[in-house]
Amino acid sequence: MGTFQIEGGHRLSGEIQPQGAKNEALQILCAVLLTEETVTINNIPDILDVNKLINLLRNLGVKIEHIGKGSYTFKSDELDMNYLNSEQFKIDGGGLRGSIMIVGPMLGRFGKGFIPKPGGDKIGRRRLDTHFEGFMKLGADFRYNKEERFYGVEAPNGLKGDFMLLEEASVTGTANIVMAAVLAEGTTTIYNAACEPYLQQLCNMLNSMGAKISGVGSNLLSIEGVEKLVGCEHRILPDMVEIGSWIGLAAMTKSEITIKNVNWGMLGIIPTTFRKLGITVEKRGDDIYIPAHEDGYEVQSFIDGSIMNISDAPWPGFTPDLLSIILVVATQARGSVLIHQKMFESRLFFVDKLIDMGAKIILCDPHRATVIGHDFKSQLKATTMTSPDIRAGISLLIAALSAKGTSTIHNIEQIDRGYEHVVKRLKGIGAKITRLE
Ligand SMILES: CC(=O)N[C@H]1[C@@H](OP(=O)(O)OP(=O)(O)OC[C@H]2O[C@@H](n3ccc(=O)[nH]c3=O)[C@H](O)[C@@H]2O)O[C@H](CO)[C@@H](O)[C@@H]1O
Ligand SMILES: C=C(OP(=O)(O)O)C(=O)O
Repeated sequence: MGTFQIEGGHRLSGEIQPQGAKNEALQILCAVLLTEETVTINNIPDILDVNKLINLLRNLGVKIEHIGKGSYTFKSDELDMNYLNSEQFKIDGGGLRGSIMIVGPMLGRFGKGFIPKPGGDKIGRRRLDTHFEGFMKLGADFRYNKEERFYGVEAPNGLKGDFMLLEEASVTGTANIVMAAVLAEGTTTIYNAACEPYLQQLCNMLNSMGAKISGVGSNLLSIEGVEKLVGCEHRILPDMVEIGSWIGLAAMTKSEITIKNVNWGMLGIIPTTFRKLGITVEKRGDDIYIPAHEDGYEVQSFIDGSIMNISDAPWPGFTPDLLSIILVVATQARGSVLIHQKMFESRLFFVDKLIDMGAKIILCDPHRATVIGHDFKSQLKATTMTSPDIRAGISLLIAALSAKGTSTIHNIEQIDRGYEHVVKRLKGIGAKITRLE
C-alpha cells in the first residue's frame, strides 16, 4: 500500500496541463478489438487503470507498440481466445471497472464475450444489468456463473439490431452496447443512451473506422450495422474530472493556477457548478484561469434565497465523479451547501476524515451531506487517512494540501488509478508532497 506525505498550508502557483481522460481512454482502448487493422491512439494517460487495460489487451494477443508519449498503436489481428478461459484473465479483468467494455467488441466481432466481475471503486452497488440486457436485446444468450462471478454472452449466429430503451443511462453500458451493435445485422436504436463526451468521442472514433452511428451527443443513438471496421487514428480529450479537481485544488489553497488547453466546449456544466460555490473560473482562450481567492469564495443561493444544493445527474448534468471534490472545496466556502450524491450510495462516507480534520459536515444519510463552510476562519488540521476511492482520494489530497501541518494518505493506488504522475505535476506548481513506498 503506497503512501503520500503532504506538508499543507502552502500556496501553489503556475500552469498545469491536464492528462488525457481516463474514462474515455478505457472505452477507446476496448474499441481497438473491433478491427484487425492498426489503430493509433494519442494522449493516452499514463495511469494505473489504463496501464492495466493495455496489459489485458496485450495478454489477449493485441500487438501493441508505444510510439511516443501517450501514443500507441494497436493491432488486433491474431487474438488468443484461450486467454479468456485462463486464470490470468480472471486477475486482469477483475482489476478495473473498464475491462467490462471488452465484452461488447468481442461479442460483435467474434460472437462471444466473457468477463469476470470487474473491479473499480467500491462506491456502492454497481450493476451490470444495462450491459447484458442490451446484449440480449441484440440476440445474445447470457449466462452468469455465480460461484466464479463470471459473466458470458454468446451469439453463434451473429447479432441483430433492435430498438432498446435503457433502464438507466449507463456510461460503460452504452459504450459496450454501441461497440457490439456496430457489427450487428440491421439497425440498432438506443434510447436513454448515456451521452458524456467519452461516448461522443467513442462514436466519432467508430464512425471514422467505418461505423454508421447517428445521434451522437444525444440520448437517442441509431446504429446501422456494417460488415467490418477499418483502422483509424484517435486523440483522447483532456480529462474533465482531472480539470475539475485542479479547479478545486486552486480555490481551496487560495492559489493562482492556469489549467492549460482544457477543451472548453466539452466541459459542460462543470465551470458553472464551481461558480455556484463562488469560485472564479475564467476562460482565457482554451485555458482556465483561477485567481488566488484572497477573500475566499461565497456560496451562491437560489433565486428564492433557499440553500444551495449541488447534485449529480447523467450528462449533461453534473458528473458524480466531481461531487467529492465539490464537497471538500465547500468546507472552506462562505455559506452552506447541501451535497446530494444521487447515483452512488457509498461515496460520501469519506467525510468522516474531513470531520476529523475539523470540517463542519453533517452526513444526513448515505446520499446527502450538508457542509457549513469555514470561510478560511479555521484551517483544516493535518491527519493520517486512507483513501477509500479515487475521487475521495484526490479530495483528501486537496484537503491535506490546504491543511495546517503534515498529513499522511495511505492506499494512494486509488489516486494513481486516475491521476498521472501526480507528485511530479503537483511539485511543479509548488506542492510539498512526497511518495513513501
Ligand atoms: C470506467 C467509467 O467510465 N466509470 C464511470 C462510469 O461508471 P459506470 O458506467 O460503471 O456507471 P453507470 O453509468 O453504469 O452508473 C453509475 C451509477 O449510477 C446509477 N445511475 C446511472 C444512470 C442513471 O441514469 N441513474 C443512476 O442512478 C447506476 O445505478 C450506478 O449505480 O460512469 C459513472 C457515472 O457517471 C462514473 O462515476 C464512473 O467514473
Ligand atoms: C468511479 C470512477 O471510476 P471507476 O468507474 O473506474 O471505478 C471514477 O473515475 O470516478
